Amino acid sequence: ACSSKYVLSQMHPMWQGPLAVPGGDRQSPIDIVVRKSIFDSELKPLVTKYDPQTCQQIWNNGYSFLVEYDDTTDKSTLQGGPLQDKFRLCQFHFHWGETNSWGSEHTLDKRLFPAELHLVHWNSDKYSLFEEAVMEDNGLAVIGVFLKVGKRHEGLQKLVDALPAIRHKGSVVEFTRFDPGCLLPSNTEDYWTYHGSLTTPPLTESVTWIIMKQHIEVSHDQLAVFRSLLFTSAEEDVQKSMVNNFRVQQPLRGRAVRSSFT
Ligand SMILES: COCCCN1C=C(N)c2cc(S(N)(=O)=O)sc2S1(=O)=O
Ligand SMILES: [Zn+2]
Repeated sequence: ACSSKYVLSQMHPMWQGPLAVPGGDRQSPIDIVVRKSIFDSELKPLVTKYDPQTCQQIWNNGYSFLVEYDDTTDKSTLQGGPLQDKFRLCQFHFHWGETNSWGSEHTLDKRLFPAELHLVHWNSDKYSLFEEAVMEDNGLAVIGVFLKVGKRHEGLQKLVDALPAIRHKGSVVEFTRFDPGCLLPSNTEDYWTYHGSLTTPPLTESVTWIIMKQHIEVSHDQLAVFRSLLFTSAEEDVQKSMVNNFRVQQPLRGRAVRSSFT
């Protein structure tokens, strides 16, 4: 698993963290100005091969909940798309708002979505451990999928049912046999891609972002369970709802956003 080894920085729940990293010129998230994205015919469809048996646990790290995968072998991988190498899935998590009006980190022409899914992978062709890859240029590849409120997402329900057990920061429960592929949209050919960073400390500029054009739908009730999570641990006397766990948007600094479709 990629992040459980980390003592994740004690981020103030205000979440915004450092507005801009000194000297950071490829920070995330950004607004994707669709008409300014550049079609690149070299961009291939994503190729994901996820083994549900590699799913290990789900935990509340104090600013989102992470579903972690065994990334000691190449059993759950991402290749194709803008990538030259094979990348191993280590975890996925979400960002969401306190209402359905906002919550996503990336936006499309300033359009906000109620939530955004991030599937985090690291380059296992070049590095042998996540912690090496996370420090390298484009050592990570994160797939972003927008969520819209609509019909219930049947595949998500198993995850939603596990959330009450990890209400507080620091809680972990076993979580197995979950196929993250069920959270991808049916169309994995159409996406935007750009070079950016982690959106939470340490904000490392090591991410090739792949933002899917097609969103997925979840029900209002499913999203409401996300909002029942807490930023705070059981011992703290003031409990804070885990909502609005997204970073403010960062300057593009002249970066190109490429699209795999016209
Ligand atoms: C030195 O590295 C420290 C740990 C790195 N990670 C922690 C995050 N908060 C994090 C955020 C990510 S996001 N929101 O940019 O996808 S991916 C990711 S992560 O790769 O799992
Ligand atoms: Zn994220």
